Amino acid sequence: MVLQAHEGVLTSSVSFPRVLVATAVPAERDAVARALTSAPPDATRLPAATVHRVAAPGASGAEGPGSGFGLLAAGVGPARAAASTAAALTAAVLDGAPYDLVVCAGIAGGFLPEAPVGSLVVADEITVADLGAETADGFVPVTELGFGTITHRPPGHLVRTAAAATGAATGTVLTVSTVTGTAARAAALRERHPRALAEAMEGFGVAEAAAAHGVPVLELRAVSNAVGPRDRAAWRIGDALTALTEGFGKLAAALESWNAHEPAES
Ligand SMILES: O=C(O)c1cccc(C(=O)CC[C@H]2O[C@@H](n3cnc4c(=O)[nH]cnc43)[C@H](O)[C@@H]2O)c1
Repeated sequence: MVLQAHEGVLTSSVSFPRVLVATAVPAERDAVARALTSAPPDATRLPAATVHRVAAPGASGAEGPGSGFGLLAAGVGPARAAASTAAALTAAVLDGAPYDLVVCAGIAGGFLPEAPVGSLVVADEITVADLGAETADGFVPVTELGFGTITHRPPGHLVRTAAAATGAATGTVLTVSTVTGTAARAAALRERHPRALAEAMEGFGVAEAAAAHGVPVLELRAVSNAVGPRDRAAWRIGDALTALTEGFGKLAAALESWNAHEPAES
């Protein structure tokens, strides 16, 4: 809440951060939109990305250009998601209304028993699980080959705020280019990443784009299936999208009190 004196009258206004929400597919984007508005969002077509704009709940319209949420169906997989997210971030900068935060949101596979179907996970680490080299001694991440990055860490205060608001578990969310389909692969991932709670396919790409722009990132996932043996009949995509809508509504409310321009502890 910001108090302003205008012609001798003290008024209050709320200033909202500008948040870009990157999902993989339109169904996830629409699940996020349902948390924010019942009106159809305004679509802005950009080169390489279409952003749907939604005012923050409770906004008066006087918050300035680009405030509230930009919703982006960024595509499936880390490369497409990075390209679309980078395009949306660049367009906002050129428009003079850069984003304050990027949230990667969507459904995910959950590692049992910590992340059951229907539960929410907020990433305190966003780690790409398959960027590296296969050697005779097993998988070696690019960082051990001497280049690149495999992990992005969202700011701790935002992770705590998001988890407290949504009731999500916090831990590592892995980004994979191949969905896990066997118990052996699930076990190998957990052995290499003991803090992993979920796997999905976009977080690391979205985080790379955010990092290139110096913008903090969060990842919120709703679990639609267990990581393990492939069993399409067991997917609960509808339940996960409902959980995503509920969780995102709570996250949006919590972000209203976040001042993006105030220094915060990590
Ligand atoms: O064909 C399959 O066996 C299969 C199993 C799980 C998910 C898929 C997808 O194509 C969905 C990819 C889409 O959804 C996210 N997602 C959801 N569950 C998982 C998962 O267990 N592992 C990785 N990604 C998952 C992902 O972020 C994509 O956007 C197919």
